[in-house]
Amino acid sequence: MTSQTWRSLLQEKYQLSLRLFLFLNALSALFSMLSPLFRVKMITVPLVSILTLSIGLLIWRWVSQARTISLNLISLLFGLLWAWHIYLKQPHIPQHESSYLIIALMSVLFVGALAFINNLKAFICHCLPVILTVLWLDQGQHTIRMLYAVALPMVGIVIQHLIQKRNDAFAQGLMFKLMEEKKTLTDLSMVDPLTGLYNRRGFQNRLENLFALGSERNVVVVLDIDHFKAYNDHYGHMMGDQALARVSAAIRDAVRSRDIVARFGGEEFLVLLTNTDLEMARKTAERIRQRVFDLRIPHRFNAEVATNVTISIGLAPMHERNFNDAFKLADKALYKAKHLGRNHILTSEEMETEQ
Ligand SMILES: Nc1nc2c(ncn2[C@@H]2O[C@H](COP(=O)(O)OP(=O)(O)OP(=O)(O)O)[C@@H](O)[C@H]2O)c(=O)[nH]1
Repeated sequence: MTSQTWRSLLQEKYQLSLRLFLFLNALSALFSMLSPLFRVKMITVPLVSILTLSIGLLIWRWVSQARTISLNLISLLFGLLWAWHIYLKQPHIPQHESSYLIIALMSVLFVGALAFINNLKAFICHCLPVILTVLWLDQGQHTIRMLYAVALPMVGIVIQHLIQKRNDAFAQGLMFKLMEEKKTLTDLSMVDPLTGLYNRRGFQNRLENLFALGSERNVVVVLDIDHFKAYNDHYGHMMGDQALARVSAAIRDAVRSRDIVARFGGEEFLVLLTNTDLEMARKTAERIRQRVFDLRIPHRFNAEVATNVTISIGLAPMHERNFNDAFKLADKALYKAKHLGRNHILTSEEMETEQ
């Protein structure tokens, strides 16, 4: 989930409120037209407008899902239309049917409270024109009753609004925390825990990013520790792990930060030297070989080469972003370098002239 989906979820919630609001207004307008509560039947312009607008907007929302409508604007418009209707109808209501204003007010408050339970602004936009109109038309006869009728849903909505804001902040905080955790897990899944270098997956990911940035002239370098099985067998797996970690750090230190260094297998490493040519890459490979040699990790069972840990290296340039072919060639060159006596570097070009 991203902050984008969070926003679209909020948007969806608002649009649901809008649909409920339009539906309830259409019902309320119909009810007002039939007027079963009062003997006076009045079909006023604002009443017809409320009915047609709410049905029209409901259909429009249904057809054109992508378009959004401002809730505050719509609620204010409907509030004004209801206020206008009450203003037109009230003079025609007989004196003894004095409950008209309070019932009209209650029905507007009811619709607002149902549709905008989580939206204080839209609730106020919808109810305020009617509250003011009703208070004005009543001329102080039932002010306390009316204020009580207004205060009750208002307090409820304010409390609900505050709770909802707290819940939203909590849910949003939780969502961002989960996103962070997800990123950490993704990062971890791309890194080899022993050496801290990229694993195959991490390498693939960095390679794709590199291609996306349009990087060309890359050289694939494959490196392998010489006689590492003998090292493990005689010094033990723990010491083997330590040697791997030290060799990895030496390789990482010998290249630029924009080069990609990965552990590709047990004691096999891969470096992608970026924006370089084979000649420069060979120099870098020589620097890596020397750095590993200079670690002077004792390895008595590498005696035919040296008395310390050494590595052999194969290199091949990458053509037209074809990593697999370059890797195969570099691996072949590495194999040859091993046969040349180990602690050796061989490029794909040198390999061809040797054949
Ligand atoms: N300690 C340790 N050893 C590992 C790890 N992964 C692979 N190895 C060992 O690395 C050794 C690789 O041996 P081989 O592939 O036979 O090659 P080698 O002995 O290095 O011989 P050459 O490559 O021909 O010089 C094996 O003994 C593996 O057990 C690891 O994570 N930790």
